[in-house]
Amino acid sequence: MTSNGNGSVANGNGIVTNGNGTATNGLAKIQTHKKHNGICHDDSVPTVKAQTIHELHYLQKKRSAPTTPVTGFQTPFATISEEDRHKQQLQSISASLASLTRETGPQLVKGDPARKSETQVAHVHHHVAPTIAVSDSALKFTHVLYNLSPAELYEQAIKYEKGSFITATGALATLSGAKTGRSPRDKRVVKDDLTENELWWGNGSPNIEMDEHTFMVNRERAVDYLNSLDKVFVNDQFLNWDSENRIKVRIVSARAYHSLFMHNMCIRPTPEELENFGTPDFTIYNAGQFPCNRYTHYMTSSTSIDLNLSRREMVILGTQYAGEMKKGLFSVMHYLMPMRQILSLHSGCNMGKDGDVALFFGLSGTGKTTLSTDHNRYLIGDDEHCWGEKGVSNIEGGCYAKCIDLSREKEPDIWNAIRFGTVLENVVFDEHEREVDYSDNSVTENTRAAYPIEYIPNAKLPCVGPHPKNVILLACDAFGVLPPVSKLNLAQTMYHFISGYTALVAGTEDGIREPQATFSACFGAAFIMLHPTKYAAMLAEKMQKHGATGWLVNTGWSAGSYGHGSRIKLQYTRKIIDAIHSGSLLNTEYKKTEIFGLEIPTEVDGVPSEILDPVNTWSNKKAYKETLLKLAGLFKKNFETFTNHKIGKGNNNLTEEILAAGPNF
Ligand SMILES: Nc1ncnc2c1ncn2[C@@H]1O[C@H](COP(=O)(O)OP(=O)(O)O)[C@@H](O)[C@H]1O
Ligand SMILES: C=C(OP(=O)(O)O)C(=O)O
Ligand SMILES: [Ca+2]
Ligand SMILES: [Mn+2]
Repeated sequence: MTSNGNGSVANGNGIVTNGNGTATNGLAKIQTHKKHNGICHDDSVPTVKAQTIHELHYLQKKRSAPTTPVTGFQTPFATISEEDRHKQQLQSISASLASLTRETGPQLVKGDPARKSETQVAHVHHHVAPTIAVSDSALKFTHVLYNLSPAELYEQAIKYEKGSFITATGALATLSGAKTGRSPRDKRVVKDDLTENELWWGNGSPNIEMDEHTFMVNRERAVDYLNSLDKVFVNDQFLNWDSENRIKVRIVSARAYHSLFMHNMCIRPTPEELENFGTPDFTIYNAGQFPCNRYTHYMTSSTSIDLNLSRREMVILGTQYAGEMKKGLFSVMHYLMPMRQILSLHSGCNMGKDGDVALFFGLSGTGKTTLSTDHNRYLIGDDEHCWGEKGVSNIEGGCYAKCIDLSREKEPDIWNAIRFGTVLENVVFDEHEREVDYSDNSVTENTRAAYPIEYIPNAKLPCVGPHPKNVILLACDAFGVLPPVSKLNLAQTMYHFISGYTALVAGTEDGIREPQATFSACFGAAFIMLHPTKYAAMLAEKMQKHGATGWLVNTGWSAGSYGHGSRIKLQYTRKIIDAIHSGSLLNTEYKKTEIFGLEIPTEVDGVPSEILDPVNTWSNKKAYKETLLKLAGLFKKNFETFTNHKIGKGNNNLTEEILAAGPNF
């Protein structure tokens, strides 16, 4: 029990007593009788059971959820074992935050430093052994805000983080700082005995090496920064809805924004699961406000995102963009899952009423989130999945939708998900009404909303499904030469999966700009850890085994390249996707395109037939042919790096078939 300073104590119900049950304030309450005096109506209500404003505030909050910080007030049901459990929890967090170079670290306290009376008093030292060299950092307290609720995180953000506001629909608007997107060039992966021969290194690989020692330097920098703060946020959560392959993750961060983002994006533990959480399988140290030191070996900027698979840790310095955490963990899954013969996929995923599952692969901005969020189907997930022996499972517990030009009419489910609990990054809103202007890109083109998946009304919970029937490869072709939809054979599916093509336009400046072709192996080269052919072989094997059909869908330009033509209407793309799901697109007439050799349907319900073959939509046929050849050349050049890699095991001719499935000219 905690003394309130004047000899009285608060019991579990929040009533202050003097220890023998009678009120500390001895004055008897004046009883009045309710009677109508005919003049005005009596609107009196029973008086509040508090005698001071302090007590009133205390009454306001019911002591409950284990997900909120433990208060100093003992509940009548508190047991020794629960106390022990909390001690263990604190010890585990303490171990996470321990400096590896000093004997003692800061003393950890649970709870909000701003509410002194509510912080748990028991501190845990990092090491029990007494030391001579005690540093100043060992003398201070670091408060741990452990798995706070969205409401608590809102309060923390609004009180302490500049740029945090509640929007008109209740979302938490935040700013991610100088970085409004990921920094793939600043990603580093520790090359050690474990990873040297296992991972994909060198040309085309996203894994830029660093050594173990440099990792430790950056880790210490992050840990010291976090420990220097008055408080840190700790999230203990899960990845992967396939319960047999679930990964426990801990995220230590300095901002409520980061904590709420991960609360939404990872799988949220139940109170029981949290109580039995134990030691995490992987830990992120997000010290994003603090830069890395450029004098450190391997550092080429002030930003560093460092992955150490042996230590099962990730360190973030110099970027506050929250997507780094989500995609950093995705990289970890791209290593862990294939070791278990499970394929990790950068794809959206949904399921029809009859249980037909579709995967949506594609690079950023091609439509994974938009097209997997379909009012007529169950949403399994919008971005990261696993395909294992039993079927598919979402890795995450939330979605991360782009908001630029978001409209209620075109994307009602995403629009409605932007409400209390949702993190809205870098959007612009009216300063008074707090209505968001989704067309405003003053902060960035990459405005985002992160919300728990259950904010989408037809989310499939748990987020798992049977083996996919359709594998849809999305490309936003700003050259405007790829057909809106093509049916692919297995070799073509593999060719386009390994190529991972999209062409977008930066689009923030006026005037026509050349579309930029991007090839990103497996539609996610930034996140894969092994050679692309390893994932491709697994995909081929699974598609074959389960009889899935591959499709290439261009969600980009039609009737000319960017600047001449226009983006294919979302309404048409949705009709195309509907026809794939329903199976009607399998039973239609096809013709083969020149150069790319793609099978294109002559008719799709609800889509003007003339747009199905892009040549029809270009008025300048010569320009069309030139652009088509140009793109084909880019595909060919990109694929050169893969030509001497065998795909799959044993004696198969898949490799040759895949090579032949590219453009011919
Ligand atoms: N025909 C179309 N198909 C899909 N998306 C489209 C289309 N036309 C415009 N868009 C817009 O393109 C963006 C696709 O982004 P998103 O679904 O977030 O992609 P991803 O999840 O693959 O990064 C959305 O803003 C969507 O409104
Ligand atoms: C969060 C991301 O996913 P996407 O753009 O594919 O939605 C990202 O690539 O940074
Ligand atoms: Ca992406
Ligand atoms: Mn997305």
